[in-house]
Amino acid sequence: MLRLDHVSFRYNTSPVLEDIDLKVQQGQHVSIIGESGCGKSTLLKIIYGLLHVEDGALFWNDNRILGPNFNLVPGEPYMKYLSQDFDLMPFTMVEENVSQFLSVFEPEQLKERTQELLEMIELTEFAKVKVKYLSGGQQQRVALARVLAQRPEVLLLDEPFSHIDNFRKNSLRRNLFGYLKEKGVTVITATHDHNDMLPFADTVVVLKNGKIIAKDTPKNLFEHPKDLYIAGLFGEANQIPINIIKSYADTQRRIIVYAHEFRVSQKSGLEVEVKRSYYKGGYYMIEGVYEGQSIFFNHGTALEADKKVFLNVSIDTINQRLNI
Ligand SMILES: Nc1ncnc2c1ncn2[C@@H]1O[C@H](COP(=O)(O)OP(=O)(O)OP(=O)(O)O)[C@@H](O)[C@H]1O
Repeated sequence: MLRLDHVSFRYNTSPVLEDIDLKVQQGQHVSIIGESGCGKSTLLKIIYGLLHVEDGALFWNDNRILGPNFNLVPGEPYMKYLSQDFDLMPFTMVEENVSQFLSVFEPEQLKERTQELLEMIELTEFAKVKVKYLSGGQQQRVALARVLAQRPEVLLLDEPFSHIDNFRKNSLRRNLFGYLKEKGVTVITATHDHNDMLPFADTVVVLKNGKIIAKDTPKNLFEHPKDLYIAGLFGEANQIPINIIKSYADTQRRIIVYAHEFRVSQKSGLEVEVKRSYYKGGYYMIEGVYEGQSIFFNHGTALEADKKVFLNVSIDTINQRLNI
């Protein structure tokens, strides 16, 4: 198990991470999410042992992770960290970059394993190409295979698909996270993209201004976001009092409603004035206004600007949000 006990960190005067407590069981996949600058990369660097921590302590099983002030070569041997710089050998072929860390004493196994990793990153046909001729996204895939070749027990991934096009991203996510689960690797991924974690993570940790503000399964977090910051990590969301959606409700309690949860109604509900329609592929996201507040909702067709429409939310959604 990986354990962080009350870890705080600052680069200079202002704290970047504050009182981080985290336990990750072996084989678990944890996603760290949060807005840009909230401390995700810093947290991964601390776990890997690249940054010295003065407050708090980190452990892998019973061993303390000591950091750069104690280790001549930074980084723990059982962990691998895939940073946003790929650290490849540009003048050598893709297959050599991947096989560099495999045992040369077992040539058959070396070939087979290199092949397996190249298939996973879908770069088999580029095996003999020098890395410097690859695109940024292809290089990121090679970097992934290179860290996997080292058979880490713990893998730290910082925005692992940031350079990869959408066409590849989905199959790569499935291949990679399926492979890591099968091998029992403990994974911590820092990401902005909910598609990296909703289908794959066991636990999601939400960071805001260097503090953990939520920790839950992806499904619970999505269905019961406790504030707009959390809901906003999953998509366009609104926060509105229940009694303006359901006129008979006698509570001003505010709930989060995602744009896809509104239904346009002709007769009753929250009356909004349409401002703009944005085509999203298969549907439109509409920006409307209610008493000066922007409300975002999805609709099958574009709506005329200045038109008044009513929005409804199902009672099931309201109950789900109340049940936080
Ligand atoms: N080497 C450094 N020296 C000083 N401040 C730093 C350094 N690296 C990061 N910071 C600051 O620490 C804070 C957290 O940065 P970090 O890179 O961990 O955020 P992040 O959540 O990973 O952001 P992003 O999603 O944009 O990559 C930011 O305010 C950043 O400016």
